[in-house]
Amino acid sequence: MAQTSSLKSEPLVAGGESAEAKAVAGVIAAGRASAARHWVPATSGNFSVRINARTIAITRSGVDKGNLLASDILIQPLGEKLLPGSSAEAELHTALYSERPELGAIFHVHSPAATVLSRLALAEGSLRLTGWELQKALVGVRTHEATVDVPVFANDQDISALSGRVLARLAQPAGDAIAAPGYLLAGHGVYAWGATESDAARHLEALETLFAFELSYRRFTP
Ligand SMILES: CSCCC(=O)C(=O)COP(=O)(O)O
Ligand SMILES: [Zn+2]
Repeated sequence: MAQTSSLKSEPLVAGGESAEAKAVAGVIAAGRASAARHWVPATSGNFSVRINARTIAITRSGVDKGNLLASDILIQPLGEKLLPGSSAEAELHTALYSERPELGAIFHVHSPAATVLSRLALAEGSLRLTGWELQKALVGVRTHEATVDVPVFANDQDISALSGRVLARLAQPAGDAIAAPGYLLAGHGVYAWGATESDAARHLEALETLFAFELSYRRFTP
């Protein structure tokens, strides 16, 4: 039986709520907000929030991410076998949390602009954003004149292999660009992350909007 959120025996954090309860609530809120934007059609998307250095709360596979219950959230130890019922893409979360201890939340959606633009940008292997004021919503970006690098990967049903490619690419410096807090999977969607749930949510909203801007802009430029 998979360990789902019990919301009982965790130590309390400031405010009287357990770290597990707070993470589970954060996952549920992220799913609901994304569904309201029509970014997670037909059970697509997956969401996770870090509980502590060794454990995350993450959506189970195949459920409506806009109507999550606490029992739809798995409490997954990092570096251990995936729990029964895990998201098909759970390893894209666990591997990144293990590699980057500063990450507090990872959100994945099948939003329209990300899903379409990722196919147009796949041949280049990355999408470069520049000239948009909104890019300052991304961590580390101070000016519209900066160039933000968003890696683009071919979609793959072999999630372990894909995860290996993602980690290898993210370990490489972005050169004269600033690495985006996220990446695109061609024809699939976007992964975005942050140090906190609100950072991840802001990054996701900014990236999807920037992708929509870019799609419109490309229609008018050769
Ligand atoms: C119905 S969408 C196909 C799977 C997917 O890409 C996704 O984001 C949802 O997978 P999960 O196993 O996390 O429900
Ligand atoms: Zn997906």
